[in-house]
Amino acid sequence: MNQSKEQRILNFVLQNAVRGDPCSVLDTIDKYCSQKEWAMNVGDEKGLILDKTVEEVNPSVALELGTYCGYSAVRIARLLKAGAYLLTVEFNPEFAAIAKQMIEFAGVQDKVKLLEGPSEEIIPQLKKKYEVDTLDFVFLDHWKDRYTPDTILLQECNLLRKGSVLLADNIIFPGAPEFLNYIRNNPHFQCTNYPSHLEYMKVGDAMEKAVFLG
Ligand SMILES: O=C(NCCCOCn1ccc2cnccc21)c1cc(-c2ccc(F)cc2)cc(O)c1O
Ligand SMILES: [Mg+2]
Repeated sequence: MNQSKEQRILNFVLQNAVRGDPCSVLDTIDKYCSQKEWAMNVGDEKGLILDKTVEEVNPSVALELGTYCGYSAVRIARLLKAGAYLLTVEFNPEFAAIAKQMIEFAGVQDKVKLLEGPSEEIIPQLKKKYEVDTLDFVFLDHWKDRYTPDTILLQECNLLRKGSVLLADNIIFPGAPEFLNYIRNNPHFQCTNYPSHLEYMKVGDAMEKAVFLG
């Protein structure tokens, strides 16, 4: 049975990156996806915005919605301090299986917990089942029409605290207009826009940072 694109990306990493070296895994994925097959990783350009935000927040507990092949999970986990961890949610079992191998090859598996299922089911389980108190950082990179309902759900589940930082990918392309309207007109969030480009393309995109004010 012929391989999926995601399997081809993983194989290219397994054959060309350095095991246990997260940066080499990221560079290898970026090389493959810019030269051979486009894929929806956050990529190197928006990845720098993600890096700067994670370094600024220095989260103890981080949540990612939308694991895909594990690129941004590796990107985030490599920056986490000792004892800090990332919960990453993926609902597609094939993608989750690829991401698990990618995260392990990069050597960041001790900092990453991969949760399989829809965000609307998993978010309400974070406190009791996954022993989360509050989230310091949330990376939104899943279905763009879930950004708003899941941001509301995070608040309803008391998972945000004063200063919790949300960072949303794809504000321009594919776009999350309803989320932008919600978050920019919400007095409980302080927003910042970071113009960039769609991963591996010359198409405009942006990320939006939203700090929860409590
Ligand atoms: O669609 C995108 N991402 C989302 C994947 C599904 O996520 C589903 N999903 C993952 C966890 C999860 C948990 N609960 C529910 C759904 C959940 C996405 C798409 C593009 C893109 C850009 C140009 C194009 F021509 C075509 C596509 C770029 C991106 O950077 C993206 O992030
Ligand atoms: Mg994205």
